[in-house]
Amino acid sequence: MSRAQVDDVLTVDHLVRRFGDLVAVDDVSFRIAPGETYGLLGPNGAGKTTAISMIAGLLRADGGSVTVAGHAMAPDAVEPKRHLGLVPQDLAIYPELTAKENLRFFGKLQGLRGAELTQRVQEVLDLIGLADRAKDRAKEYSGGMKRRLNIGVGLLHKPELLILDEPTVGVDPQSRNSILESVEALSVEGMAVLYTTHYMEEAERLCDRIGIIDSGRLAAEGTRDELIQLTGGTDTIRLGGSGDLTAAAARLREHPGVEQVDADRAGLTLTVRDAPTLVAALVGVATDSGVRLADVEITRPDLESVFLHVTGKALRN
Ligand SMILES: Nc1ncnc2c1ncn2[C@@H]1O[C@H](COP(=O)(O)OP(=O)(O)OP(=O)(O)O)[C@@H](O)[C@H]1O
Repeated sequence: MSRAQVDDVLTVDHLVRRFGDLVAVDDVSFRIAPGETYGLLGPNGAGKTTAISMIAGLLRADGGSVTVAGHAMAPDAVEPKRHLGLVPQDLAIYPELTAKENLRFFGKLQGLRGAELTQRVQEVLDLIGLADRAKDRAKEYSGGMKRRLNIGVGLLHKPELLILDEPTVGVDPQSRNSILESVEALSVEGMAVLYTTHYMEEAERLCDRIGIIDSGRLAAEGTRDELIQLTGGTDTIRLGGSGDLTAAAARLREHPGVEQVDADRAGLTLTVRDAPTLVAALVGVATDSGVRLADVEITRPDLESVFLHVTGKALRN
């Protein structure tokens, strides 16, 4: 065991949920350490919302267990829920109220009063970047600002773990970026975050570790680099062109770092270690061998390639 279990903010152990014959969450286990941002990356219907509904104690599990800050989670449990905040996919804010009024209202519901409430509302406004718009009504906000306010509501009671369910779905690119910046600010604050998404770019940018989920199962887990290694960690260089491609292929195969060279009518496809370091030399070998190059393209594995590798399916479908 690589990490001390007692320190984990969240422990998910062999979690199962069925809907009739469908196993929506199928034996899922993972842990989140304090301050860590963990991403659950998977397509629509993979089981992300079902999993976090059980983690947050909104849905009963058919098997397995969830422990939040050392407390066993269940729908009727109170203590573990004090330690987590859940930001649902759908907005849960009052459009007629300002950001400040929304936060004060939800803060009171959570038992905050007086100076403590005022201070926490201000801290949250700063954290979600809405301090200068705090007195405008939520209905006047952009999509991204509404989402950030939605996140703020989940932060009021200073949870050790914040769960965000696909917070950027349906927002424009600029709003998306402002939401991602708010999430980045949370980890700077030392909060642990569980982030579900079907966008690999978001998982890459935000998450210390990523769990790849498909059809209810956690197919792989690790840091981005660890996951990339699962694909073999090789890059592809495409040298498009004409000339004596067979002779060039033979010489390129001898070059250090080159694992495979395939020639076709329109050029060469090379499987290599560390393409950015090798590409200039390989272009040199190809041209020296008489190849007239038309284009050069490097492809490096990303989480999309990892998803394909571990599930046999494309992430974007
Ligand atoms: N209450 C329910 N009754 C029956 N089936 C359900 C229920 N909730 C979810 N499912 C099914 O469980 C599977 C997982 O759904 P879930 O919403 O957890 O996926 P997801 O990864 O969150 O995807 P999305 O991003 O679309 O919400 C899907 O096949 C879904 O149809």
